[in-house]
Amino acid sequence: MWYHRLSHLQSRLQDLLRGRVTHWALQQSNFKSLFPLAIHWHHTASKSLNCVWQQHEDHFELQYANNVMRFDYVWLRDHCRSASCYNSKTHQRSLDTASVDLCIQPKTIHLDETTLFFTWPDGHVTRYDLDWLVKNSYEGQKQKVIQPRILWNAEIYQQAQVPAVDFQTFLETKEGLKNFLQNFLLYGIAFVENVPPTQKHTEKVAERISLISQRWRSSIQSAKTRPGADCGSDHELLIAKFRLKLKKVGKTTRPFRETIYGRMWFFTSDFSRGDTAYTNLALDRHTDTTYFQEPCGIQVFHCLKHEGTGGRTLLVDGFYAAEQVLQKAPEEFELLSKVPLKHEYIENVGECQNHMIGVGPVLNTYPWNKELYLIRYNNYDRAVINTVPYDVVHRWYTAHRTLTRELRRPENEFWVKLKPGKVLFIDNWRVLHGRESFTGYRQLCGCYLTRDDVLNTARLLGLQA
Ligand SMILES: C[N+](C)(C)CCCC[C@H](N)C(=O)O
Ligand SMILES: O=C(O)CCC(=O)C(=O)O
Ligand SMILES: [Fe+2]
Repeated sequence: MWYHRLSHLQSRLQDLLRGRVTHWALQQSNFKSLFPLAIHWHHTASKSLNCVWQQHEDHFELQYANNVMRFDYVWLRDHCRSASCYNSKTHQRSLDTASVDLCIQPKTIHLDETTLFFTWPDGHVTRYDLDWLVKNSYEGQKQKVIQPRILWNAEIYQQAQVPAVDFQTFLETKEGLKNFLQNFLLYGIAFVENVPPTQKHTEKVAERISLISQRWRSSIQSAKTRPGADCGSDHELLIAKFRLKLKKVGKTTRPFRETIYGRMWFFTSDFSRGDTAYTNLALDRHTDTTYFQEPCGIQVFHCLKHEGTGGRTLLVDGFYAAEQVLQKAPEEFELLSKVPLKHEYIENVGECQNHMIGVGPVLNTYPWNKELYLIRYNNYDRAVINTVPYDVVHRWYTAHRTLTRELRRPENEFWVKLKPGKVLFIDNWRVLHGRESFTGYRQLCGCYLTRDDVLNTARLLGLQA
């Protein structure tokens, strides 16, 4: 036994002398004192760089720029950006990850200035810039939020005095669009004002969010102002050409999310569809399309007409409420983010026959940093709960009550009367909406937008999303 242990230590020591520090070695608390010189960190030649690294048996450890990072060797091989592994024109991986030996270890590692070089057993060399590793490491990502936000209650939102953007500015200037999107990303709601109260103009506003139509618009603009340009038929031809081009790349309907309600929708209290939205009843706070596997990312509302009383819109920041739950009862937050449930839309009115089902928890968080990214909350559309055993059900109801209490606090309610000319964008993954009951004739139009396309536009304008 003794002998065995000793020889084991000896072979480890040989490993160490060959420059390989093992994971096992670090776990032995007395190891350092046994062999004080055995574990060696590689320091950089330039001390000012402040970078040390160590090659463990099953991972690479790097300390740089106040970060301690650990990298799996398969990961390091998989993310190689050499010309044969990665196509930098298409930003796509060429390497077949399945061909990488799962036990791969680098033959040698060395640092030159700020670049690390890994030489693999087959001679292939992978180079990483230290800053790239910081940016792309798990440890680096964990500390970062994907989406910076300002959580609000009615007072916070009103004090912030977030300006609405003017229709013309929004349509014609990049700054107008950028400011609007920045506010939308931070608060989850944003307004455009002075919009002519028609469905066509509302559609125009929605289209602006897509960068494709923005490029299209500016191309037409520059063609128009080109010296000697004939603004008549030539111009028409140009527009037709652009439309065709857009159609070819499948960009014509972006960024609309066409649903069972259509691409653009228009509704009043005529019960033309089998849903309470099409009545004049009050609607408690909720998010829409919870019965889709992926609820619509953004909702646009424009009240075109209202001759009557009531009908104010209620807005509540679901993330602010969820944050309160996290502070007061973290285990309830956890439960709401773990228990999957169904939401359902069953319609059988005239020609409209639909049965939609969506499954997912009320709170959706990124597993690596616990950041909340989607709240699915609609008590009207919540389906029979048959996905959880009775004792969990009871705890879930308790947690749901806690969240509902937060969502219903009067100080969290922001009420607005939507007037013709004022278009409201709502982040349907974050902000809940509702409405007061009303009398008289009330017309609303709007649409759902695809979140990916809106975030795409925001990122291309330099915003973090
Ligand atoms: C917006 N628009 C009137 C088209 C549809 C309303 C959908 C209502 C549904 N109960 C939900 O919450 O998803
Ligand atoms: O009528 C309203 O103001 C909103 C109704 C509603 O919740 C919806 O259409 O999604
Ligand atoms: Fe709704």
